[in-house]
This record gives sequence, structure tokens and C-alpha cells, in this order.
Amino acid sequence: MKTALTIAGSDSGGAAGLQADLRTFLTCGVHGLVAVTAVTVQNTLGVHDRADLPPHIVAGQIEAVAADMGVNAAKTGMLASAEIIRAVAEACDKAGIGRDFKTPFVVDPVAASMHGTPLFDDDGLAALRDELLPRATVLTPNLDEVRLLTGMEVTTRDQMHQAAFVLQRLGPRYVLVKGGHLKGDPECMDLLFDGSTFVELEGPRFDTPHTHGAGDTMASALTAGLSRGMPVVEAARFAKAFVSKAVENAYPMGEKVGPVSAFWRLAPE
Ligand SMILES: Nc1ncnc2c1ncn2[C@@H]1O[C@H](COP(=O)(O)OP(=O)(O)O)[C@@H](O)[C@H]1O
Ligand SMILES: Cc1ncc(COP(=O)(O)OP(=O)(O)O)c(N)n1
Repeated sequence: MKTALTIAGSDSGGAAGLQADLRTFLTCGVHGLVAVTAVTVQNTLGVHDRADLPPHIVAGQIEAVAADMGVNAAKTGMLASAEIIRAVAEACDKAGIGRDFKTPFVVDPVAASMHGTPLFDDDGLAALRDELLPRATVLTPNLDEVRLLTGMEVTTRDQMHQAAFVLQRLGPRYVLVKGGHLKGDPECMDLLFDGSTFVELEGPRFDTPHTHGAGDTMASALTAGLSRGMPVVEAARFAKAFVSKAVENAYPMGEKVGPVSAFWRLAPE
């Protein structure tokens, strides 16, 4: 059994965060490991409150599971603070997780919830850029995160290419720019770049308001693929196909944005 570790926050609504990651790991056939960073009070209306865990507890979880169970691939989600980011970077070095080690590391630079609530404190972005981008095997920003990390406003496919180029120079081995928020594009393309070759991951765009957890689901399917030994390009194609089906099968729940569904993979039809 292969393992995949998520270093992420808890979403009480079960749509995003570590709940989305574990559900995706399960349906992709890998054993999910968790290092919890924060607990959010969250539902379909938004993030109402949160409590961050002490950085040494986050690092302790990573080191404990790595030493005993082994980690075949890891990902980040909500990291909450610069202190937690620094603790994660140190623990990942000790556990051999990252672009310069054996264990692939997917850095999903989750900066805000889809409702617009920041999930970082003020120093978090700088710590993410300095500590985690150079350790990433794959960085998976959405277009808002591209703007935060580079200052680039992306409104076209050409600009997605330019942003991927700039981001890859900041240290990750690969950049996967997610195109879910590209307005006016009839399709939904994510772009993978390794510093020399662009791979356009094409998929249909579904007309649904229910996309809570789509980014987490994409990054965790990618992590599951890497944990099963797929090369990065194959794992990215697998993740794109997985999240497309999850968005297609998203379901309404609560008053606002419902979750995407990793369950499509378990359904008989
Ligand atoms: N309406 C949609 N139809 C199909 N795929 C989508 C749709 N919205 C997002 N996706 C896919 O879901 C994933 C997350 O995309 P995006 O919305 O850009 O990031 P985030 O969820 O982090 O804001 C990407 O793989 C993207 O292509
Ligand atoms: C605890 C927690 N982690 C991450 C998120 C971000 O999820 P969401 O708002 O749905 O955005 P994507 O998963 O689509 O990137 C969250 N809300 N809560």
C-alpha cells in the first residue's frame, strides 16, 4: 500500500481541506496520512473562525508518520502562518520530502478560501515563497494565487504561459497553473511547465456553481498519482481527468457553494 501525506487544515463542512484530500486519496487507492495545521469553523457560507495548531505539533505529525509508516508523496493545503510554514519546511527536509529528495512534494499555495477569507497571516506569503517554492516538486496555484505570488494579472491563456514561466524561476521543479477562474474560456485548461516544455491539460468546463474543494481535489489526485509512482506529466493528466469528473458530479449542499465529488470513482455508473 502506497501512502500520501496531506499537510492541511480541517474544513468542518467536509468539502475542502484535509477532508477533500483524504477522500481523494481513498478513491485513488492510496493510504492517507495527515498533519493537521489548523481547524476552521466553516460551512458553505464561509470560514467563520479558526484555531491554528502549534508549529511543533504540525512538524511532529510529519516526522512521526514519515519515520514509522513512510511517505510516498506529500502535499500542502492551508498552512495558516509563517511559523507553521517554517516548521513544515524543516520537518520535510528531515523526512526526505521535496524536489531535491526521493519523495515528491506538491505545494498547493492555498492563500484564501473560495469565499475570500485569507487562510494565511501577513508573513505567510513571504514564507511560502522563500521556504516552500524552492522545495516543491509541483506548485499548483490558481489564478488568484498567481497574482499574489507574482503580481501578474492573468486573463488569457497566453498570460497563463507567462505566469508559469515566472513562477518556475522561483524554484519549483514543475508549475501547474490551474485555469478554473479563466473567464470567457469555453474549455477549462490547466497548464504544466517544467522550465522548458508546456503541457496543456485540456478538459471540459462544467456549468455548475458547486466547486468547493476543486483545487484541493486536483492537488491531492496529483499527489496520489505521484505516490503510486507515476511520472509528473502522467500524474498531472490523471489529476486533471479526476477533478473534471469530480466537478461534473458536484452536488448542492447548504445555502451556497456545494462540494465537488470524489465519489464518482466509487459509483457503479
Ligand atoms: N467549472 C469547471 N469545470 C471543469 N473543471 C473545473 C471547473 N472549475 C475548476 N475546474 C478544475 O478544478 C481544478 C481547480 O481549479 P481552480 O478553480 O482554478 O482552482 P481553485 O479551486 O484552487 O480555486 C482545476 O483542475 C480546474 O481545471
Ligand atoms: C481548511 C481549508 N483548506 C483549504 C480551503 C480552500 O478550499 P476552497 O475554498 O474550496 O478552494 P479550493 O479547494 O477549490 O482551492 C478551505 N476552504 N478550507
